[in-house]
Amino acid sequence: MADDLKRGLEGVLVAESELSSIDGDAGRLIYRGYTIEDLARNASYEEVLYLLWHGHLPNEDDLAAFTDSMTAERAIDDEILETVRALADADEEPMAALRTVVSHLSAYDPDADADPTDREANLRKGRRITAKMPTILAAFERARRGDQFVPPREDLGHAENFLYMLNGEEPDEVLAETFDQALVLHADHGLNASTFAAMVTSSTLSDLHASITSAIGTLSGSLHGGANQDVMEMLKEVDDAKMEPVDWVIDAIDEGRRVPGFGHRVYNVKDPRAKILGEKSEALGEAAGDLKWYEMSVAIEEYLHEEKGLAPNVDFYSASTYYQMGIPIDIYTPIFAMSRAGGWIAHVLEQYEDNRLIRPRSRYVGPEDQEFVPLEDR
Ligand SMILES: CC(=O)SCCNC(=O)CCNC(=O)[C@H](O)C(C)(C)COP(=O)(O)OP(=O)(O)OC[C@H]1O[C@@H](n2cnc3c(N)ncnc32)[C@H](O)[C@@H]1OP(=O)(O)O
Ligand SMILES: O=C([O-])CC(=O)C(=O)O
Repeated sequence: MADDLKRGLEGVLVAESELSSIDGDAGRLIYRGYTIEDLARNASYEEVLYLLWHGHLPNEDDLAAFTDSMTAERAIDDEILETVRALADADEEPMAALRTVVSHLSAYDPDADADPTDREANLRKGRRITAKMPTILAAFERARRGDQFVPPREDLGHAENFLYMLNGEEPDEVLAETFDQALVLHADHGLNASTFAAMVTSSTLSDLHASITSAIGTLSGSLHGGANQDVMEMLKEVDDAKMEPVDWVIDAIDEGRRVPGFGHRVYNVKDPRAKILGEKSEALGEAAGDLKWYEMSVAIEEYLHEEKGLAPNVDFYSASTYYQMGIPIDIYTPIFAMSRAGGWIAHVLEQYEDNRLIRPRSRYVGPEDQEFVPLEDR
């Protein structure tokens, strides 16, 4: 057995997957063979979910049946709503609240007693989890603001319905389309840390709720999904202090801090999702007649590219896009989770199809041959 230490598992191949592929040098991302650009432009989030879970794009009848089965699952039980309200009252962090409530969903899932690897039961559970996450998040946001819960509507698409539940009014077409594209762009990304966490959990034959709960916890950190919130907080800090964005970045690097939204384990060039989200951020700025957030972002991107060879990842331009859509900053990462649930579920389904316990090893570097001393003599 090779004894090379691969810190952070960098470059280690641990699975085969038919779901998504990243070319880190070309800046190319595909889901089941379709480029992310094609999917973002032409497919809804629901079509992408179907693609990931069923292996092919749906025809009109498939999509209508799939969409109906998802919309029917949007409502949440009263007990779940009570938990959401209790967490909002306790001022819980939104990602922690989402993690807790998704875990709680298993108590009310009609398939909770199914074999954890039962594919049909997991597809039903997956639809329920994915359909309910937007309802949970919108309910949490409104509860902590002291606003009435807005129940889901069945006549709106997944993206549009979330914005409706969040704001209590239907979004215009541009906002609904921008948000739908953002969900498509975040749906899957190879063996990122949160997906790997879901796979590790499912590899022990734990169930889907346990796997998704692990994944939400893993996504929340600032080196992963949590970076989109950090990006907007950085931009706000720069703006509030009336600083040059580049000066903030120079200070951060001098102090040995990371600039949120830059760098990536797999991409050596600009993340293709950041290109599309950058265009969205610019378009929203133009429509509002204020390109401030977009221009600040571009100034940081240009500086880091020229001086450090660092390129933006998906979290960089999603931040100013969501901000200009009026979305509260600390729910950007839960929104990422709402979308990535589709990818997590697809990877867990793949894991169960051909399961082997995931169990790497560490090299022991602690002491040897210690003589045991009884408690009273230490
Ligand atoms: C959805 C997502 O998860 S996308 C990633 C979101 N996370 C962020 O945006 C947080 C900021 N970025 C980072 O911390 C990193 O780039 C990560 C965690 C994404 C990738 O980390 P790794 O693959 O382990 O790269 P690593 O930490 O080895 O960095 C390589 C070099 O680039 C530098 N670097 C990487 N990212 C950054 C950054 N954002 N700011 C400043 N320097 C950076 C490191 O200092 C390091 O330089 P060194 O070799 O001189 O020490
Ligand atoms: O792939 C990764 O390591 C992080 C990432 O961009 C994602 O999860 O979307």
